[in-house]
Amino acid sequence: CGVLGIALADQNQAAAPELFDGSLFLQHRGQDAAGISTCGKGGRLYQCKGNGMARDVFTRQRMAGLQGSMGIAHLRYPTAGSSANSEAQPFYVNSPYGIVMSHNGNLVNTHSLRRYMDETVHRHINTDSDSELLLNVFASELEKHNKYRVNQEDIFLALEGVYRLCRGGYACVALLAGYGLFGFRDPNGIRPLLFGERFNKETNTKDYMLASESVVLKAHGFTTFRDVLPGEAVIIPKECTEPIFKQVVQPNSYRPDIFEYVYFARPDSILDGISVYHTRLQMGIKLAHRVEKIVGREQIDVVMSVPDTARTAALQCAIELNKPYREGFVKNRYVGRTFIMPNQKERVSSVRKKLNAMESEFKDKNVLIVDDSIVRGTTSREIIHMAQDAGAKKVFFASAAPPIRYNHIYGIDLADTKALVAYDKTDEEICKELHCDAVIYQSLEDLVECCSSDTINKFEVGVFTGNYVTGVEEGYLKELEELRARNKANADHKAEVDIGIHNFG
Ligand SMILES: O=S(=O)(O)CCN1CCN(CCS(=O)(=O)O)CC1
Repeated sequence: CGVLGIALADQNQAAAPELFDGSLFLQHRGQDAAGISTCGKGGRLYQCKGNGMARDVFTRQRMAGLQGSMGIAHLRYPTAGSSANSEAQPFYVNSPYGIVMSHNGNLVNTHSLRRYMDETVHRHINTDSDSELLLNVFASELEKHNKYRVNQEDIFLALEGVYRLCRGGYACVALLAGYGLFGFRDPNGIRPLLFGERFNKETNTKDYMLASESVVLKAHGFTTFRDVLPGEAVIIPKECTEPIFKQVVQPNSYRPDIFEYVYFARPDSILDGISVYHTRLQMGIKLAHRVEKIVGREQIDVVMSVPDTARTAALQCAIELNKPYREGFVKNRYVGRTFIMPNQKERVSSVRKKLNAMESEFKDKNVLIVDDSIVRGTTSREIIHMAQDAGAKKVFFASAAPPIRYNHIYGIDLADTKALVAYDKTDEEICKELHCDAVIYQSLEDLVECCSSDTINKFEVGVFTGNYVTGVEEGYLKELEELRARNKANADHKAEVDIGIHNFG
């Protein structure tokens, strides 16, 4: 998911247009649903959210209704495959004070949190969304102070409660009606969150932005920006006076989810000081060394990428191997990402709708195909078949990421362990499963080295190792699989009308 928050110094200026533009820069982080909430005069909140792409949900007339100089946006990527309208974000609670929140990440102790909400706090959580849970934990912590009006100390204290109660990855932006915008990041820095300011010369004032990726800040002229640190929070009063940062809890570690660099984030983003693009160049170089060791350079005639995210690594891999790089696969840019297709059968057929192999580049050639990662293996196998149908003599398939053998549990919905092609299999068995002549994986130490900087050299790598930086609550993984199965069943025979408590725009 992608989160975004904006506070404009000129309170007569609407934040909605910039929230809309900014959400387009984060569309790649989730195409399942989109939402914007703004806060206008008298603390009135406005909201527009629903399933679909930002450009389809945020129609002109709906945008006109989103009043106010501060607001938040959210792009949703289903964590456990649910596409219910009612799980679109931001979420809203009226008590205390009126709060809306956008959350990127996932909580791994949802079972005990739900019980706590029900039995101790008596707050009704109406969806399967852990984001609704997170918001209500914050709200219940805030109302403990029972103040007529909140101040920043109350908000930071409430966040201490959130950090104490919630385990998992989370980067959040939220609005407190009539008060201001705030953001906070989990104590391990698993999901990204950046803060930026834009100076207005003529009025000598500053606007502020919180966003999941640096590309949004830069595109909107928020030049001075920095990462929100693990365990850190920032409050921006609605008048856009000086923002208040606080290290609410000591960081537990600084371990960004390495999957942001593998394919999730945009290449032109810089997250936690690390250029996504440069990590992918490094991945290509190190992958070339692995290919040389496992296949041998002389066996390869040409190197190709699976469009799009793997292109950077594939080109660098070709250069390192001193072999020609060819765009043998041509992508139809008008077919959405096959990878987030709701079910298996659609994913396979749509690969052939989305990609076409040019015979001239494959015929009688030994082809090395590079992709960013291998997850289920379904699209990879289709791609290998397309290369073989196009006349390739041999097909070697290289993954810029190591074998994925475990659930992703912090907000990128990869697949259940048993659906992962590498689960419980050796490289040779995977190669047989993919019907190619060799499969070459990046090593984990190489991947970590590609992403390391002088301040960060450890990452959340649970999908490769099964060890998650926050650990998981007993039964969580089972609950996640049941939730996915339930959502898949719903998706397959979608209920006539997906009715929940949400407004149809
Ligand atoms: O470009 S995107 O960022 O949308 C998806 C990039 N990347 C493509 C390759 N798949 C694995 C296919 S498979 O191994 O599961 O078949 C993971 C996601």
